[in-house]
Amino acid sequence: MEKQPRLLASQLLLKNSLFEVSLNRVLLTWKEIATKKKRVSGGIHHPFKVGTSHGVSVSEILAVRELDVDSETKDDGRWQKMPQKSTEAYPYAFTVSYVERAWQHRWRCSDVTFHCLEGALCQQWVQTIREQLTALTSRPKHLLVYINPYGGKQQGERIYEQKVAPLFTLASISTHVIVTEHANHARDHLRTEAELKKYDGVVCVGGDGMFSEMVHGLVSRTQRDNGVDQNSPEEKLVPCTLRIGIIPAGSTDCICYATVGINDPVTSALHIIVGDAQPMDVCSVHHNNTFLRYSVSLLGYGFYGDVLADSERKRWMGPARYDFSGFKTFLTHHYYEGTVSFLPATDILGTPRDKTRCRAGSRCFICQHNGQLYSEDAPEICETDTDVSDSEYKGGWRVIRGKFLAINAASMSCACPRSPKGLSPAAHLADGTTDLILVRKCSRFNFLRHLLRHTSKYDQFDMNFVEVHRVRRFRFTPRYCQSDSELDLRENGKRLFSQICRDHPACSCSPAYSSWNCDGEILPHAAIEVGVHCQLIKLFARGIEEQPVFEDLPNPCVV
Ligand SMILES: CCCCCCCCCCCCC/C=C/[C@@H](O)[C@H](CO)NC(=O)CCCCCCCCCCCCCCC
Ligand SMILES: Nc1ncnc2c1ncn2[C@@H]1O[C@H](COP(=O)(O)OP(=O)(O)OP(=O)(O)O)[C@@H](O)[C@H]1O
Ligand SMILES: [Ca+2]
Repeated sequence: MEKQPRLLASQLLLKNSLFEVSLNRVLLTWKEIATKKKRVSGGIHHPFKVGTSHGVSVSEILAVRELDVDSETKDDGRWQKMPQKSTEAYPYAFTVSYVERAWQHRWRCSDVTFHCLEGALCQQWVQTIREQLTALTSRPKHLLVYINPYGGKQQGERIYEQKVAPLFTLASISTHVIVTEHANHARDHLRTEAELKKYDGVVCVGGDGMFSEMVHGLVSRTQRDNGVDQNSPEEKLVPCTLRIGIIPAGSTDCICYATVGINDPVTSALHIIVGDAQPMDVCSVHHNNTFLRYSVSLLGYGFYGDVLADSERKRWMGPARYDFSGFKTFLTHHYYEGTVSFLPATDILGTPRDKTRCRAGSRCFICQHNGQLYSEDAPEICETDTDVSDSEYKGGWRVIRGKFLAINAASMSCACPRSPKGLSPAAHLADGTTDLILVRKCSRFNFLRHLLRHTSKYDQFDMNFVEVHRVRRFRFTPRYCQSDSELDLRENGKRLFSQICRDHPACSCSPAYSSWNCDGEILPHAAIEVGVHCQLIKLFARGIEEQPVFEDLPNPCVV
């Protein structure tokens, strides 16, 4: 690495030991200097350096402040005796707060306090570090924050007040906080009212559903401002400039898991403060040339659609509702007939079954390579021939007919506490593709084996009833057409199982349609068309850091 010129270097006191402290544009380092003398050749005594050198990257310094040492040594106007004689001789001090890496991708705020001999030197250190921080232009200064008080275990407001707000204050970030009053409050406020020019980013405190509101609000607003018609599936969407931060307080928090590595509010707050940026793909979902929704994590028909539909009626159970409904849906073992057509991603690096993982975001080689390939063009549209056999290619599209227990499109790994490696462990955040997973009708026992593999090191795709394709676009058409009246009823949240089963000649127990689980929201339409928009949004995140970064280099790192 190119050697950086030193901005400051001084001998300062830290916990009653003398340290050589040095600052350049990239690093703040400190190394202990021994006080005892060492005899060297020629009989001259020199102080010698002991201990390891510590370093913290300037980009991970959160704040610096002068310490009022007097107030530490005075009590009711009377001088107290300093605990250590050496600190007495260094009466001025400043504290640097910085990011420290903890276990399992967690970040924590750590403090180090240096004592100086003179006030002027102390001020020079504080001022120089402040100038360095001001020069970091990617850091947000003003944020718009939405809190869902009812997400997850209903702890959103407490989490924000106790864990996040103090960190934003420390980092001199000003905030405008809105506690949502109803579902879609944040989405509609972002889409129509919010004065976005005033902010460097938007933050949601909640789960994947709240994040989805942010995405819908921001993407729709950006398209409207740029005259783009969201109803046209062929339209190239305009990327959003504002970054989105997520303080996890939901039930699944899979976006946090995939973009930061853990669902921990302090970690996410620190990623926001240091101004990380992680690009992310967004899928648009259409039905008959009408825009339905955007998706960033899972689009699931069959199993995950049914789990969600059932779990929505059990919100009162909190996060446990998914396990309850998952068990129930597993026992019902419904399958659905239809045709899946998809446009495979060609010329890309990586496959859904390789061992590479999307790591440290914008530096992920696969996201960089494939992102460049796909961010230039709108997703191609090709017409498919509907009269095809079970599986064939038509105009670059592949068409597969069958009976499916689940059709899942994972635009990212979808790792979460239930499945630490996720639905598609090798999926990438920003490569312009989604992994289409088709689970055909099989026995309950085999489906259970497939599900269990999401929780172990074994490959969930290595089963003859499962296939996975990395795709740019896909469509699903159920075998039996949904009537408009049936759709209306579904849209209004009513269930129509008896009628669906009567209309379904193939089987007496499996209904004709499932619903799509679109990032945790139910879509009533079974027939949909999906296209991936490469790197449409940016998050305050950096992707999952490789674990060795923490294991080899505890922070402050030994340099
Ligand atoms: C036997 C254990 C097998 C465990 C298998 C676990 C696989 C879990 C994979 C989870 C993938 C989550 C994808 C994320 C989707 C989010 O956009 C969305 C919004 O937050 N969350 C959900 O829809 C929430 C979806 C939550 C789905 C939970 C499914 C739980 C299945 C339990 C099956 C039990 C069978 C037991 C048989 C004895
Ligand atoms: N004030 C509110 N009252 C009721 N619902 C709200 C409110 N604010 C937001 N919502 C809705 O609550 C739903 C769930 O929120 P959220 O995503 O925060 O938690 P979750 O569903 O528990 O977590 P996850 O999405 O991770 O499973 C979202 O769809 C959101 O639109
Ligand atoms: Ca992707």
